[in-house]
Amino acid sequence: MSVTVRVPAKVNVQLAVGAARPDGFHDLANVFLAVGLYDEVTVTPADELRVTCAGPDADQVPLDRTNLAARAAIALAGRYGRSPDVHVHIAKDIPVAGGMAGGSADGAGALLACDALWGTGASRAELLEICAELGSDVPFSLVGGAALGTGRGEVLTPLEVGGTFHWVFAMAARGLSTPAVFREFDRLAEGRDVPEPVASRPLLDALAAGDADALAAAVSNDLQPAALSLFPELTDTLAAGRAAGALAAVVSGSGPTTAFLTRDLASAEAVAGALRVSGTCRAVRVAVGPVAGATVLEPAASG
Ligand SMILES: C[C@@](CO)(OP(=O)(O)O)[C@H](O)COP(=O)(O)OP(=O)(O)OC[C@H]1O[C@@H](n2ccc(N)nc2=O)[C@H](O)[C@@H]1O
Ligand SMILES: Nc1ncnc2c1ncn2[C@@H]1O[C@H](COP(=O)(O)OP(=O)(O)O)[C@@H](O)[C@H]1O
Repeated sequence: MSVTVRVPAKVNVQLAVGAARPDGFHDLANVFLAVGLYDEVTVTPADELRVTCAGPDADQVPLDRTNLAARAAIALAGRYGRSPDVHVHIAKDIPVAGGMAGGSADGAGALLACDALWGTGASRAELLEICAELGSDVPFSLVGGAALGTGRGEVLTPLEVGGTFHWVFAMAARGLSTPAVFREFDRLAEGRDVPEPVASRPLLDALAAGDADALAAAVSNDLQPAALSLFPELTDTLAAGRAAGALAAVVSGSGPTTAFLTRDLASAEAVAGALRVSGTCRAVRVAVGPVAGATVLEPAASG
């Protein structure tokens, strides 16, 4: 018997970053939107814990116990005093080290899949607690939709969204390390006061209204200068998307994936086409948001 869970990527429509805390993390006002690029995580009982991964970026995914999916299985098993012996297979479509929470998606997916496979009966609150231990972005991968993340991003308040937003994502030629981008943020902030991060009222109103123009005017990412400082070529990708008619162009989270908000599907396809021939990125995808969080898929009918 196997259980498969589908988990979406995310884009940060606002990422306000405070000063470094004593524990090295940063307080955030992190407005997450789940978007329709998915990893699928399948767990099957096995003699020992083992991880496999397939997909275009599979060679960059660690297959040992540092993989967030393996860590999720170990954490849940530990809580329920059982062995974590499962084969975790990740069908990976979310770019690796791209600022779209792919590893977090796999952590949340494996947690939900193991929970269903083992019938632990863990409450939603318990699962969210384990997610927060795994990483700041992992709770959002479980819940999906749209949410404001405070604290280091793990304290979630669900947000109402009044429509569907059309996005284009440009994948970069290489990844960026999240800790390195936060370190660069700290370096760039040296000698100046970093304000407390707060969610933008106009941005929350734009989400609630489903108003793409208003959302485009309010989108912001405090990590963008740091990501561009480490990866200056992204400036060309952002410019190419803007020139092709995107309403907004922004680095997704810590990057280096760049995200382009468009008014509708036709305009998303046009921006995607222009980016594909721009020579400024490795791959281009179109996706909508918000979409549901981690979801157990019904087993396919077998013959
Ligand atoms: C920046 C964001 C925006 O959503 O995502 P990505 O762009 O990486 O996907 C997140 O804050 C990433 O969350 P996640 O990838 O889960 O990070 P974690 O594993 O918790 O932390 C990795 C490292 O990032 C830094 N970190 C992370 C979160 C935070 N609020 N402050 C930090 O300073 C710390 O250096 C930490 O050691
Ligand atoms: N299941 C996983 N998928 C991808 N990366 C993982 C996974 N587990 C651990 N990692 C590690 O986490 C790093 C960040 O990956 P990822 O979550 O894809 O990016 P980001 O934090 O930018 O959204 C990777 O470089 C890899 O070393």
